Amino acid sequence: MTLALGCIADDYTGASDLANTLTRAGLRTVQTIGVPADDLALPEVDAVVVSLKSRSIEAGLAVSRSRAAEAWLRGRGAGHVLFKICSTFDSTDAGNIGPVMDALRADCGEAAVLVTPAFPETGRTVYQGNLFVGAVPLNESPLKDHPLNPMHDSNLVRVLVRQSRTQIGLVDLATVTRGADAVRARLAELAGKGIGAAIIDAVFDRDLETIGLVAAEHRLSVGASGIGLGLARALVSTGKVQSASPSSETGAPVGGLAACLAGSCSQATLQQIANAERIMPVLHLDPARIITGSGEAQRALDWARPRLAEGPVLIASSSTPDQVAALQARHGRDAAGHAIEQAMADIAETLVKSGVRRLVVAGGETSGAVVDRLRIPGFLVGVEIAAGVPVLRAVGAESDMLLALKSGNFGGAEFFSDALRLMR
Ligand SMILES: Nc1ncnc2c1ncn2[C@@H]1O[C@H](COP(=O)(O)OP(=O)(O)OP(=O)(O)O)[C@@H](O)[C@H]1O
Ligand SMILES: O=C(O)[C@@H](O)C(=O)CO
Repeated sequence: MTLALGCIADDYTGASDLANTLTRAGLRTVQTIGVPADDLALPEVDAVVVSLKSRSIEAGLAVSRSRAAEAWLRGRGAGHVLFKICSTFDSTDAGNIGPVMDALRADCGEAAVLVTPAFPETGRTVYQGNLFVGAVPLNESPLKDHPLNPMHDSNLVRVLVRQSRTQIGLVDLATVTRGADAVRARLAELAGKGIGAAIIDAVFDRDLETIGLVAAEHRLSVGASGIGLGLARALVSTGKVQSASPSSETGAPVGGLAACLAGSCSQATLQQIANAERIMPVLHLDPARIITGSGEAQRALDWARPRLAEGPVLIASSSTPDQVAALQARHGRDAAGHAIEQAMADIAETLVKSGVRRLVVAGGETSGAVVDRLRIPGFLVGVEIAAGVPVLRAVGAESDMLLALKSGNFGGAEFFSDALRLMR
């Protein structure tokens, strides 16, 4: 297998978002969980997205795991590696976008790396280096209240300067609009000044196509699914990849019981949970009881198991920003997050042992904890439920399963029923 594109995603939902985008753009794509073991049978593909759970871990660990993934991808012929980050640039001043970018850049000897989280299909646009989420700057969006990495600065040049050892430049929209040669010239100018990375503006998909053409000539880029779209279209338009029509199926139906788990506290997920209450039983976990170890996961299982035969259920830890802040003040941000993720993983594991074969999970960290516990090594990409969220079919796992891993902010108000309708 010679890869046209290698990707390293810093969380599992982000990885399936990117795998979905690449698939829709004509690349045969598989998503792996971590660096694949040698005996994992992978189909012949154009792109592999290695999913890491490296967004919120210590920076040194994120660097070493990303470098291991890069080595594996380059070893399979990937000339270009995309480091997939969140379209809302989720990170803290301690990392991990800057440190991972610096390490991968050093490994491949890239002079200046293009960086953009723009993903217009989901309302993420970048102008003059400022990230907008819908109509508002990042720091006024719900991301200001994110439980793990609240985002308080929409100027990504400033944000990345605080994380990276290299200087950060800007390639503005006026340059992008002038086309690929103008971007090449600006990038060369920045590289000539010793500037090692540049935030590049993008508002429309056509901007990402221009960016993709230039990025594909380099060894490394950093961004969300938008730049993935640009790279994929560039690989197809330059004939490096033969466009494959995206498969609209994930194979034979798996049947079995269905359940949903929500650990995301995003505004979108809170709305989706509220809407799900109308169509399925919903259990709201008590997050404080999870942290103090008072049998909350067992309570959830006792509640869920008798109901599953009747139809899907939803178990949610999600709370409002005020409640999240109060819990974190009492127990610490990382301890609270970790305990809740592990409780979700415990619940998922027992649900699968009880016959659940169709599982919807909301939240990147939550999905990471669940998929790790289920020991699923990889996924094939099926139909799209919502922008950035495909149906996934587990490969190499103990049970034949369908999953949907929803990024916290993605999906329409009826996401849970939309997902279950497509997961047969
Ligand atoms: N009620 C709660 N109070 C505090 N923290 C919570 C609560 N419920 C969940 N969490 C934690 O908040 C974090 C949510 O992160 P997660 O990545 O799962 O969702 P997200 O950030 O909205 O999604 P994404 O990363 O895909 O955008 C997890 O660590 C989770 O355990
Ligand atoms: O880019 C995004 O917003 C998502 O794919 C994601 O990474 C959320 O965790």
